[in-house]
Amino acid sequence: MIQLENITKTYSGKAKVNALKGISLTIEDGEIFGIIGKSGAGKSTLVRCINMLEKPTEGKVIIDDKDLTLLSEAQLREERKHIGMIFQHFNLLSSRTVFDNIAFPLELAGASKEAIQKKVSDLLELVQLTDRKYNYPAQLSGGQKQRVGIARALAGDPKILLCDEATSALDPQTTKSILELLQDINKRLGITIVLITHEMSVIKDICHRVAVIEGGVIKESGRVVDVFSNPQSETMQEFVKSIINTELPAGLKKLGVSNQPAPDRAMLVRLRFKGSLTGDPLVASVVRKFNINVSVLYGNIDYIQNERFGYLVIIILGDMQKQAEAYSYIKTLPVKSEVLGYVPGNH
Ligand SMILES: Nc1ncnc2c1ncn2[C@@H]1O[C@H](COP(=O)(O)OP(=O)(O)OP(=O)(O)O)[C@@H](O)[C@H]1O
Repeated sequence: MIQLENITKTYSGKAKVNALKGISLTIEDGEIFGIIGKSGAGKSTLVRCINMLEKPTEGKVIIDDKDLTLLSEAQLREERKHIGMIFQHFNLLSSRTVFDNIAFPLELAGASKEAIQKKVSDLLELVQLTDRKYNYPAQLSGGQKQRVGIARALAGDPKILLCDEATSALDPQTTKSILELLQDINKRLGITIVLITHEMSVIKDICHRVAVIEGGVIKESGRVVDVFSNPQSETMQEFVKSIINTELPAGLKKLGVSNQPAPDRAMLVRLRFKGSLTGDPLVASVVRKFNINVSVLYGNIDYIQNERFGYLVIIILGDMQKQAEAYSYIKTLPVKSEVLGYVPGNH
């Protein structure tokens, strides 16, 4: 388990920068934990505090009950062997082959030639680069370079893998294959993965939990499916919007959405649901129960690691009182709902 307790980091130079302002987080063993934030939010500083490449100004970094902030340099070097890291720009040694890049940490640790041969061969197979072992980094694609980075990070059998914008330099297709590899490593080897990114799609594709950071502060954290279906902070709402369109169509806005009910207006409601309940049975039950018309304006259903979540915007037509009753009924159901306003065209 990784516990960050009240971490602050101040860079002192000509201008003092308070990069982290009291971060507390717990990351469980075997999780894929995502930290998302915009440029300058403090993501890299935070992830580098986990392996103490960056020393927190205050606070504790506790990994499996050991507070890393209390260790000597020599003890830290020992602890870092259990923490692998991969980088946006791969950080490979250009004068070494793929095989020798992956062997490098093992050589430093004094492993025997036979042990290195066996370990590197296994890792090459895991990242599917066996046929590239004699190539140099310059002869590889971005995705292949990152695979080498991953194999090298795994050479010391780490418990934790830190990923610093690991897919930001890759195209969408290659990003997908690297994320699948990370997911596979997490499942097969049980390694805890902490991943920082500025892309919500990366969080959605593989993370179990997520925290959003802005201005050195965690604004919100939770299970990815919960955060996607019901983001609380403005920052998270913005990130969710970047991949799920929950905006009202422009045409509807033009019609004039009022916040006052009126006999000639219909109620516009947005529903957010997750899990087994979806829009169709809900709409059907409202129609049946109140004998009114409900039309589905638009919706979006998606999956996060096999859990379903979605948005639906519906228009409840008919008598004003029945609209209000129908909405009161919807409020009793296990969905998040909000009245977006009242639109003309009630009939
Ligand atoms: N070595 C340093 N010295 C001084 N200030 C720094 C240093 N490293 C980072 N900072 C500052 O700390 C703040 C957080 O930076 P950090 O790199 O952690 O953010 P980030 O979210 O990773 O951003 P990006 O996505 O652009 O890399 C920024 O204001 C940055 O300028």
